[in-house]
Amino acid sequence: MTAIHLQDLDIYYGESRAVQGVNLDVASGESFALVGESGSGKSTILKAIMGLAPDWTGTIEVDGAARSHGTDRAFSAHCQMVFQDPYSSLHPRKTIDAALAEPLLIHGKPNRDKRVVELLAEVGLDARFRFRFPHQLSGGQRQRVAIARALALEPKLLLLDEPTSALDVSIQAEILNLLKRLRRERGLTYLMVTHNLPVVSFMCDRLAVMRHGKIVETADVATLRSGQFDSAYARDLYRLSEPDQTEQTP
Ligand SMILES: Nc1ncnc2c1ncn2[C@@H]1O[C@H](COP(=O)(O)OP(=O)(O)OP(=O)(O)O)[C@@H](O)[C@H]1O
Repeated sequence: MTAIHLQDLDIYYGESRAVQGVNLDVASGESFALVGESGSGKSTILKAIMGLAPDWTGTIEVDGAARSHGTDRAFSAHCQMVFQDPYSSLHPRKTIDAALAEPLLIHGKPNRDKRVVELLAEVGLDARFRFRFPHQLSGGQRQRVAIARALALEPKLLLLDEPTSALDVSIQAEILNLLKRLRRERGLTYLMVTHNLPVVSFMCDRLAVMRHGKIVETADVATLRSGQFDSAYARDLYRLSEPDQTEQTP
């Protein structure tokens, strides 16, 4: 089954077209990456799916249902977005308890106290974090809370916008392992934006390479690992991601 179907998708910010003619299918249960240079339209695609970039034409379907141009409550129970910087998704003056209980409250879910403690446990945080504020947590712990909040309504689909790039390298692997485990345990579908090709190799089944608002190539992870892309642009991205290319010579 297809989880995300994008066809002839154009997305606009005012007069400017940030995404042009995108066609993409992500299978249910798949982990799919959008990669490419800064400003190529990757985050804009996630935002349009969520209803946060409402000026688009073409088709966006999620699990066979056409998306509206705005946010809606039923959809947010089914699909959630995790952002690069957990500060942007956690209110600084609300406790972790309030942050996790809020979606449960809005959607009228019962047993909220129990559920908040369960959600913390699912992301590897014990109950003592419950009444802390975001600034009393480390970056990695905050991102765990943001992931717990995204999971509160038991969505089937997570849109991950550079979920580890704001974190220390040592913490990134912990969060990636957490996301990998959650996908396995819950049968989630991931659509992930990242600059980091090793992250794609670790986390994803397939990827699309974007440039100037268009998809230049779609490939599987075996192609990524071998670097045998069809397009020169994707081969350049691969070459630049190799460690010996990124190390500066003194
Ligand atoms: N709210 C906005 N208003 C106007 N233009 C925007 C807005 N958000 C993004 N853009 C523009 O749309 C284009 C695509 O941006 P987008 O954030 O989707 O790129 P990206 O590939 O995710 O980049 P990055 O990897 O740097 O996050 C860019 O030219 C950007 O300047």
